[in-house]
Amino acid sequence: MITMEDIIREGHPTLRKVAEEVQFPLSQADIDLGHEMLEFLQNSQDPVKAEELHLRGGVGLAAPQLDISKRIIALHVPSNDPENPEPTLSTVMYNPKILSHSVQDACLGEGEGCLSVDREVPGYVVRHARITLTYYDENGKKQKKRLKNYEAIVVQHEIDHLNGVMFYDHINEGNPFALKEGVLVIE
Ligand SMILES: CNC(=O)c1cccc(C)c1Nc1nc(N2CCN(c3ccccc3Cl)CC2)nc(N2CSC[C@H]2C(=O)NC)n1
Ligand code: NI
Repeated sequence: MITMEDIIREGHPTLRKVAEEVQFPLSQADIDLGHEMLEFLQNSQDPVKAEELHLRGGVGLAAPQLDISKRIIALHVPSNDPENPEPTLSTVMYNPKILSHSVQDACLGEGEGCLSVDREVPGYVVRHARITLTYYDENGKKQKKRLKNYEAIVVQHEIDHLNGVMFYDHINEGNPFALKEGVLVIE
């Protein structure tokens, strides 16, 4: 089971590498890894398990954060609608690729955090507001998804990890809270 000890922190060279595409059919190891990554996110969001296992909460995780330089990401985004508790996005993506994106940009109003960064880095992380991406699921089936708002932000953050990019690379040095006209601030 993945815990915080398995997550490498900024400064570790693997976080700055471009990860390798996975080959199909997937090895059982790559399928199991995907399940473990998803299980970590679910555990990290469970108050009892997170406390017991000392997990930081996360909604996304990328294989390079486990020192595995492969193009695998896991997402487990809870719904914020108490009526409908089903997570809005819960999946493992192999070789995810952004096909197209909106002209409009967006950022999280509270900035971004990362399980590999043990410090607060204030500032807006400006990303695409909407993306169209493809990825392969664990059965090797090509999937296509259009995402917006929080889900789009999270997937872009995790795909960045596959390209050796950290969220703070996007923060404006001069003015971390600089915002151009038309950028959607997601609260
Ligand atoms: C500096 N200010 C901030 O961090 C920040 C500050 C306030 C609000 C937000 C919204 C912020 N930003 C931010 N908050 C999150 N979480 C909120 C808490 N949550 C969570 C925690 C515990 C249980 C269940 C859950 Cl659901 C887990 C997810 N996650 C991300 N990111 C950036 S994209 C990938 C994603 C990620 O999983 N990071 C580890 N950013
Ligand atoms: Ni991260």
